[in-house]
Amino acid sequence: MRASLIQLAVSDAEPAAERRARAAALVRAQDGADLVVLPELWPVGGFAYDAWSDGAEPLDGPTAETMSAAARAVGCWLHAGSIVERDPDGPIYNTSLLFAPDGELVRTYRKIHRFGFDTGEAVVMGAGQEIVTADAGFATLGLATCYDLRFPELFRALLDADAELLVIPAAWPARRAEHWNLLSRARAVEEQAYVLACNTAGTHGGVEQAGRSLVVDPWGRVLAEAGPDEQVLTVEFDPAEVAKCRAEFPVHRDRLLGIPAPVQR
Ligand SMILES: NC(=O)CCC(=O)C(=O)O
Repeated sequence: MRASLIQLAVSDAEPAAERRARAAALVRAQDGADLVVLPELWPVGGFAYDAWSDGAEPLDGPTAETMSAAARAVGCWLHAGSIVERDPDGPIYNTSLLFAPDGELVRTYRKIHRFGFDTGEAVVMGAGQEIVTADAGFATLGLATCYDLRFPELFRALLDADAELLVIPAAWPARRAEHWNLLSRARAVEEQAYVLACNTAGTHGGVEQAGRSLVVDPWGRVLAEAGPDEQVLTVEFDPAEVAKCRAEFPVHRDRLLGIPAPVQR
């Protein structure tokens, strides 16, 4: 299968509508791709907190509309990254959108672990409560977003829900680029799954983004890695490698589902 990760540059200077049009053109250029992925909160900027309220949109808002049409035009699965979702009955959420090749919005994933400690997402956004997977035909996709990468228990839950391709849009800063690379590889090895980790480039909200999107195979090998700037990372791989890896090195069989209590000394 072929996947394209669109590592979009996100700056405060570019209006959301222009970036949306640019992102749609990039998606539409991915002819022949089975899966296209965009980064986290690219319409507004993952660190541009001041823009979130005005940039919030419903699940049938301008980003969903544009991306549905782009998925349909290419005939691919499109993980359109995430938007600031305006829920009329609740807080705002950091919500990922997954479109099927006919343009239908088939899954949404509200980010479970909110980044920022006492600021940003952690303060103003609601936390997702649901593990989300989708059978895309070529593989089962497991959805997670950026800071979620630091929480292995979420990925274990995705494994238990049969995920084979872990799709992770992000707005990950340059100053922690090594964590991004290491954790993406760790999650691939740990779950014996492909990791498709799509970051933003550029600088917004005063935070320089790392770029360095990557695709890792179930053995932990980096199949492709982007540089720091806007780039489309295209990679071909065989999803059947997940089952092969799990059969050849059946480490999950040795999981202790009830971890013994610590010994009191
Ligand atoms: N947008 C994010 O979730 C940023 C996460 C991050 O910077 C980190 O985990 O480090």
